[in-house]
Amino acid sequence: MRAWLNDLPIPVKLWIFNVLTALIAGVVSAVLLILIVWRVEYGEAQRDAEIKAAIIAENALPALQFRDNRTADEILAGLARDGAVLDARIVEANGQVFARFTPPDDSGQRDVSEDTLQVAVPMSAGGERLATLEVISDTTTVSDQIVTYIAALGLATAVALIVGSFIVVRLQRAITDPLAELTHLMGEVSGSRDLSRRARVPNRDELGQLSDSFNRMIDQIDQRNTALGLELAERLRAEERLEHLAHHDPVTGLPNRHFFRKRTGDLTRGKALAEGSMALLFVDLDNFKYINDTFGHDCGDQLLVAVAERLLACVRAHDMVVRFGGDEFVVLLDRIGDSAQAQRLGEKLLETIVRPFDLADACFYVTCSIGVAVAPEHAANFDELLRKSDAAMYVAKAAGKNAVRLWEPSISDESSARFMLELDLRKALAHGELAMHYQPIVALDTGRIAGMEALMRWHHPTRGFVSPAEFIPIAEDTGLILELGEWAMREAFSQAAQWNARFGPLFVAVNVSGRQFRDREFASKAESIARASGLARDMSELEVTESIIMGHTEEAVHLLEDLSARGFALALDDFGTGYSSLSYLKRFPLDKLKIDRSFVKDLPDDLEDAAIAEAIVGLARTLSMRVVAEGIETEAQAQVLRELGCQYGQGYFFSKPLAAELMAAFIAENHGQRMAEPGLGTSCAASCA
Ligand SMILES: Nc1nc2c(ncn2[C@@H]2O[C@@H]3COP(=O)(O)O[C@H]4[C@@H](O)[C@H](n5cnc6c(=O)[nH]c(N)nc65)O[C@@H]4COP(=O)(O)O[C@H]3[C@H]2O)c(=O)[nH]1
Repeated sequence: MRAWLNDLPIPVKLWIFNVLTALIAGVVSAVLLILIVWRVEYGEAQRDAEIKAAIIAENALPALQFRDNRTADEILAGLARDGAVLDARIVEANGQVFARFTPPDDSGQRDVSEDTLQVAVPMSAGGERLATLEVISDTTTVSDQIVTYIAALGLATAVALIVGSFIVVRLQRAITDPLAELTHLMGEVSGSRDLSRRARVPNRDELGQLSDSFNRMIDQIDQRNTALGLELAERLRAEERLEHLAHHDPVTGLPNRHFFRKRTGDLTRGKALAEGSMALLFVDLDNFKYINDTFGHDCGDQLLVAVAERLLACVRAHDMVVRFGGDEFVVLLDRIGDSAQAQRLGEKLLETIVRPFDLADACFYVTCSIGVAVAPEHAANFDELLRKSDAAMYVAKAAGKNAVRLWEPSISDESSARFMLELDLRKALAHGELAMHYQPIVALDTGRIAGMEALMRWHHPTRGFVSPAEFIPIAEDTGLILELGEWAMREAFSQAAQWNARFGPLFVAVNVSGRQFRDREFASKAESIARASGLARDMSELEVTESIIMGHTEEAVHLLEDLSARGFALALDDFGTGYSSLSYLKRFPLDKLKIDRSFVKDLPDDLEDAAIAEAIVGLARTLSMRVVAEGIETEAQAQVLRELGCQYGQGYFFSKPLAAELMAAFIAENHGQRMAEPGLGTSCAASCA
């Protein structure tokens, strides 16, 4: 019932409630009214009958006393005037009827319980009850009257209900119409999502409040939606920015390595590589690092932007130019004819890059090395294509830079090995695969250890020992040498500081690569590392090669002076091998010259080498420099160099480079002891790299 009611529309529900209420009220009032009328009518009929019976009884009493039946009957017959009396009799105490009246048309057979009223009045004289007057009256008129009442009330109730329903239906529209409007509006708003719609209910009652609340709610949703829309748009913009940043290089605006990976992934899925020919050109600027370090990053950035513009100008719209790393660009050419065409484009790129760049009021010349690989001719997938173009680029660079090289099978092994080595080297420091070893430098006149050269060692997890001659050039090409060089200084200076504290003064010489030398911050970095190590500055030495300083004379003089002013001793390594102009030498604030081992190797027999060694020692003496002879492997070499006046010797004759613990043992054993015989050095050499 309840569920049925719940499902009905509100107007119908209200109508039912109202009608029911009115009906119940009508019925209850009618019943009450009828009951009251019934009681009143019957009460009156009863009283009437009793009064009449009492009068008759009083009048008939003398007739009873005188036993005058006729008079008693006459008196009773007077009741005939009252049409309602059905029977009247005087019944004596012994039960005998003394007198009786029955209307002439009544059979007297009527059941007294059916619409009749019975009254009994005692007839007494002198305190003695002589008889009882019994009167039975017809109450049909009372019943009829009540039926009439009921009918009238029923009619009145029905009319009231009809009229009431009509009025109620009209009145309840004041409630149901606004409700229906609100419901309809809500349906429309939620259906069409048109938040401009508003409810217009003028009522000031709860419906008016409901309508206001609804409008406020829509306002809030509208505002929230607007705010959400703005936020969403902002978030989308931020996401787009992030997406752009994640996939583009902020300096040149070109797609970056991630974008390249994503794009090539898409192309692979789209089978672009399998279905058409593509070429990948790996472009690496040759001398960009120098420009960046010397003229600053702003200038470097401008150059990269200009290079990017030139590269873009050379390719078609559907080709892709990517900034792959610091000075590396990758050009992906779609639907390229053949490898010759790809190579021609490589040459075009090279020509465009080598044209001078006018930047920051200066003219810059940049060259680049370009490796070209073509798919499907050279590679089955993009990784391979990238690897091979990179390998070709390495070969172009190794062959003297400023060249385009198309990949060919002969390139693969050597260059990809180098490429793998580069990847491994990037992780070597973090993985603890690098260590510093130390080779003693001995005072030739006393044979006492005076110091040591720090040499980097890489123990590769699978290849084993990798020579610095192999990995240092890679570190230089990739710029990794900056990190490795700082680490080397940190290690060597702090290790030497400990040995100085334990064994007394011992200098340590650390190699500085050309790449580090071009770093403008190098002097201050070196100083802070030396200071942090606690090593006395006159015990910290830096070794540079001829080629480094001769290439950039002015800057070199400036940097060497700066380093010297900061207290570093400076040694010129591999002296005699380069294109040294001896006249330049005096311009550099050098403390030591290291005679290259190529001049020591054939001593004492090669007179020419002996003459060169003597000249170097003499030159050094003139310039107040000390001389270290490298590569001494025999006592005879040590002897002749000692005689030539060379102060220090370094070489396998004394010791091979040693790991720190062995070096400590070497110093402990050697310190203060003359080293005429190759004893400890040889024994240590066996256990060292
Ligand atoms: N045949 C022979 N060789 C001897 C003898 N005595 C020493 N040597 C080797 O000669 C090289 C001397 O180092 P370098 O000229 O500075 O030449 C070094 C240096 O230019 C570079 N290098 C090594 N460690 C570092 C470093 O930490 N930083 C930089 N930038 N370069 C380093 O790698 C080069 C090669 O280093 P190593 O292989 O350690 O080779 C070392 C050393 O082991 C000898 O009696 N006979």
